[in-house]
Amino acid sequence: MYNDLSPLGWADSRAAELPADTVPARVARVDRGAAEVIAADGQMSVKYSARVRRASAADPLELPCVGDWVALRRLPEGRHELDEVLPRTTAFIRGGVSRSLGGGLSGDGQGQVLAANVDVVFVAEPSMHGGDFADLGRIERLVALAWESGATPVVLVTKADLFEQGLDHLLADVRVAAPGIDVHPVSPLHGDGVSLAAGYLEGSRTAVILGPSGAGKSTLVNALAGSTVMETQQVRAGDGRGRHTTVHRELIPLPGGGIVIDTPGIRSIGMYDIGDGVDRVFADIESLAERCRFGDCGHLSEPGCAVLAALESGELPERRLTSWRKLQREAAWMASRTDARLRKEQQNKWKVIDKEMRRSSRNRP
Ligand SMILES: Nc1nc2c(ncn2[C@@H]2O[C@H](COP(=O)(O)OP(=O)(O)OP(=O)(O)O)[C@@H](O)[C@H]2O)c(=O)[nH]1
Ligand SMILES: [Zn+2]
Repeated sequence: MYNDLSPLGWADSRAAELPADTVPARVARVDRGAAEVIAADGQMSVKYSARVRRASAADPLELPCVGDWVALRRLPEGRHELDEVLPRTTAFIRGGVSRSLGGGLSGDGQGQVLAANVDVVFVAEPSMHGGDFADLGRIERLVALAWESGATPVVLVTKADLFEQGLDHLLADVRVAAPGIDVHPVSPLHGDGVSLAAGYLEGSRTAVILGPSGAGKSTLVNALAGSTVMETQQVRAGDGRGRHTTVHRELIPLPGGGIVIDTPGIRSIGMYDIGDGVDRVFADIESLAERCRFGDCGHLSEPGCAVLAALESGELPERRLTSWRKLQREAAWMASRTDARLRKEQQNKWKVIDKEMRRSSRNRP
């Protein structure tokens, strides 16, 4: 029971966003056409109102997603329906592109919000991973993604205990890859750094954890939750018939305060619309580029190129320049896919209108 929703991140100032005769709830999980929500009087499964169904048919980004604050309307039979999705403060959006099974890229046409109202993104990168050191390029990509969502990234170098010496050097390199962002070594298995991570959730803030398989994400979530809160839950279905269903809840309120969202969707993200995020992660290169002699400098062999000069002097690591180029290419490709999709949607719209116009002119006497 949550008689007070503030531990879930509800701010009373939001009450003004609620339509008349509705109560707030937070989406813990979505499941084709219905959502598990946590309201003041407990967790329940609710269907979408006609308004939500119409809005999301027109724009899939309007579909409720985990982390959303929603307005519940009480129906005559005592059930509730999800009447409206309240404005999101931040959103993780999957673009119209996904990684196909073959590892290539395929456009699947539609954007999708994977999680909303996230305040903090923990980018978890193991200090050692299968014999390799921390992958700085992956950190840059995930930090770009985090910025793009609107949340604040924090880099956690996990499994820090695997280093006996030299951790400081590794952390220094990570700090170059993630300028202006907090970087902390943690060892969730041994409880080291867990309370530090929890500190970012003070004030009932919401976090997600991004990172490769084996980074220790689950271990960290469990350590934060103090064991089994995240597994399956016995829940009474919203129809009040006392039926119990086991659901996997993806929004995990922590006993010590704060909320963690752990969803397969977020975990498996490959590509996103990361243009602005990339600019932010590589702010150092962007500001170097402003000093190049030519405004359209490609930083390849142009005279007066400040980027190449920084590379030459050792100020800019070559790896970082390569990583920047790669992520910029991806972002540009992603943007062109999105443009292509928008054009296609526009064309389809016109086709429909055209058809309707022809039909109505045919029906005219
Ligand atoms: N040495 C060390 N090992 C750890 C630490 N944290 C987690 N591990 C181990 O790393 C392995 C992977 O941990 P998980 O928490 O399952 O990693 P994950 O990121 O959730 O992985 P996926 O669920 O596959 O995405 C487990 O064997 C953990 O025991 C740590 O702080 N130090
Ligand atoms: Zn240049």
